[in-house]
Amino acid sequence: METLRVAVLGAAGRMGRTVCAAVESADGMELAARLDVGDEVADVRGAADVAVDFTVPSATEANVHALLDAGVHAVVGTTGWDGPALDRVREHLAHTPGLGVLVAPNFALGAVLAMAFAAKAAPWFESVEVVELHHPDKVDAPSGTARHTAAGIAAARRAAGRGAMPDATQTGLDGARGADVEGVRVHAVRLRGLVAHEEILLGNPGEQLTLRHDSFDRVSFMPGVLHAVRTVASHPGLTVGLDGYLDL
Ligand SMILES: NC(=O)C1=CN([C@@H]2O[C@H](COP(=O)(O)OP(=O)(O)OC[C@H]3O[C@@H](n4cnc5c(N)ncnc54)[C@H](OP(=O)(O)O)[C@@H]3O)[C@@H](O)[C@H]2O)C=CC1
Ligand SMILES: O=C(O)C1=N[C@H](C(=O)O)C[C@H](O)C1
Repeated sequence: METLRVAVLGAAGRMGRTVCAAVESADGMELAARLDVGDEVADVRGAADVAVDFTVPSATEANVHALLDAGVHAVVGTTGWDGPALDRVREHLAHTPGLGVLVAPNFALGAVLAMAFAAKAAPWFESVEVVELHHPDKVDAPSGTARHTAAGIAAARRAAGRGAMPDATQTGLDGARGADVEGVRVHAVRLRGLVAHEEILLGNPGEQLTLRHDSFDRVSFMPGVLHAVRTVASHPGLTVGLDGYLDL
């Protein structure tokens, strides 16, 4: 088996540093390049097979287009992706046959499973709300994971013919009911000491189901990132969510 050459974008960041260390100690991989602000993404052409992007929401889409132009598969953990941005990547991929891109809001296996369990459970409850809790250095809210979780819940409820959730709120302070993601309320907590956490609360008359996932350390994301690095070349085109590379 050939050694996979891996470039890391955002290499000096919290996730980037952890990914560099994971790649350096992974079997069958070598760290081919560390890129950060001001580095030229085009330089990875011929030097890397796969690039991992943990940068910032304002940079990640341009990075992916530059990686595709350089003929390199992309594994993206950076948040901030919306439908039109994903469509532009799909369109680009149509002109770069054989290349793969994974955009995954969360690489922790427990978080991926929690999202799948939430979608499975959501049609069976009257009310579902999502609470995400993160370190206060995070620049986006709500988290990409919470948005993806809520979108999955909303899709599952639509498919089951479930109507809107009960909510008698008429007055109060702006923001008190959180953000509305396709009819699902999402609340964001920022607290020193936290890393990345999510609770999905599901309520029926007389009962509550709580699904909770905690990433206490960024190493929790590494098995998923390494699995994606090993898998992306065999999945040409765009995949959204690590569950697309897992047999759940
Ligand atoms: N999918 C997942 O499992 C996870 C996703 N994330 C997401 O990953 C992203 C990064 O998180 P985190 O590591 O905590 O953030 P950090 O701010 O610690 O790291 C981001 C790094 O990217 C650098 N950077 C900024 N712009 C560019 C650019 N154009 N090209 C290359 N590098 C750039 C930053 O440099 P500088 O500081 O100089 O601006 C910084 O070194 C966030 O969107 C976060 O939500 C985080 C954890 C898990
Ligand atoms: O910024 C973070 O830390 C995290 N970002 C991702 C998100 O927004 O969902 C994944 C994880 O929650 C950690």
